[in-house]
Amino acid sequence: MIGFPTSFLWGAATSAYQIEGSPLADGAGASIWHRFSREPGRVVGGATGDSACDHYRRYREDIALMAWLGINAYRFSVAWARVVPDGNGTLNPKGLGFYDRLVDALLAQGIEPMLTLYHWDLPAALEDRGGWLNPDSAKWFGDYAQVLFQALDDRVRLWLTLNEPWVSAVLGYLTGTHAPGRRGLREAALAAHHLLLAHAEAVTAYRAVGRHRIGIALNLEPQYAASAQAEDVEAAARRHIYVNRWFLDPILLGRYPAEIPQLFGADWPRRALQRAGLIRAPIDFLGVNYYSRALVVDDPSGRPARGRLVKRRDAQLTAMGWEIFPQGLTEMLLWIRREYGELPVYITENGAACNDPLPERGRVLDPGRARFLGRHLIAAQEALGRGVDLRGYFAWSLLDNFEWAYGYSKRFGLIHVDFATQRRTPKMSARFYRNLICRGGANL
Ligand SMILES: N#[N+]C[C@@H]1[C@@H](O)[C@H](O)[C@@H](O)[C@@H]2O[C@H]12
Repeated sequence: MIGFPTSFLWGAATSAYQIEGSPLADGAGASIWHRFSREPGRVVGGATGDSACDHYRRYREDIALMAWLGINAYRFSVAWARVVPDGNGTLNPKGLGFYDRLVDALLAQGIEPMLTLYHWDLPAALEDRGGWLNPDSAKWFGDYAQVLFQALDDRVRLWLTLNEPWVSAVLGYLTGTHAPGRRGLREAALAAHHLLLAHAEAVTAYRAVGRHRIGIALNLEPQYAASAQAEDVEAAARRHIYVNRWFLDPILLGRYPAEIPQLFGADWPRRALQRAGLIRAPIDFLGVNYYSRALVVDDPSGRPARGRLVKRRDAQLTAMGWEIFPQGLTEMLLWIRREYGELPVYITENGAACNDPLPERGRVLDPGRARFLGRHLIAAQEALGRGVDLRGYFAWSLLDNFEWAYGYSKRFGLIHVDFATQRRTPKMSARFYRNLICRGGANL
């Protein structure tokens, strides 16, 4: 098996609303998650990101932990409303100052920053103007991106425009289980289209001022038919279009899959097709967020893809109920290369929620997470050996954190966080990852 290149990035990932806390500190504006998490019933236990991991104040302690872990890269997101409180207008120097200090502190430890411009926390003031349903949203995002390019491109060399826009559109506008909590197929399709236009706006803006590399992080999930029945095979094919190609094709090919308007029917924004060509602003790399595969059966009632997910009885599951399926990562990476050509790829998220025990004598034994990471890194290594231009791996997540609608009930961290005391405890999986990084990924 081929080894990992010496230039390989061994990282960990987080996002602003999930770890920072202090959402309104120093002039920051509210985000849609600050508002959504306060609505009764939206988040398990009524949890909010008000404290989270208190990273806004403890970032130096956390960077010291990153240095201990031995990672050479760290993926984080910027809270848009911290930097531009009303989303499109006056800059908040104190908000930008936090990220300026964060980047400097990372570089001082030899840790490469990978900056995500948007990880689901739209400024609430822009939601009041229609949010991602407003055709102006792409320009709002481009203006915001420009602010960060000007301020940080002298030190940030890896940029991501959006994190999982499919989740933003589907959970935020179709199922309503994420902020802003809207429920409509037409809204989801329109939000998705504007998110894609926003991505292109930022990439185009970057080409004018940026000196480094920019991409996007997509949630990609291989779809398998639960049986050889034609209807299940067709349902898996429909979901493959819905989950994977709906975003990959416009970003990389400049056109929506022909099947997408059929899936959405009358709810598809017709004008979108004419403007799809605008979305293909060439990117420098693709971020792949991989967690699991989907096992699909036909379900005529399921909108829009008419497929339902099932689990094999003998499947190994994480605490999220997701099947542990590392071979799906290899297959997805190889498929991307076959379908879209040579493109540098980073695994921008991979990790597992586990039912970790509480810390005991300074240790948290989470062998399941260590095994998950090891198996997926072997799968990544397999893809490398078969020609995928894989540049790095970011474990999700550095810290236990606010898991969106699950609140603090699901723990993905390499490092345990006691949210009452904010005490950090590296788990067994952190030590596993640290040792692996020390070996450059050898002897997996
Ligand atoms: N759920 N889950 C874990 C993880 C979530 O915490 C991230 O914010 C998302 O980018 C992606 O969904 C993956």
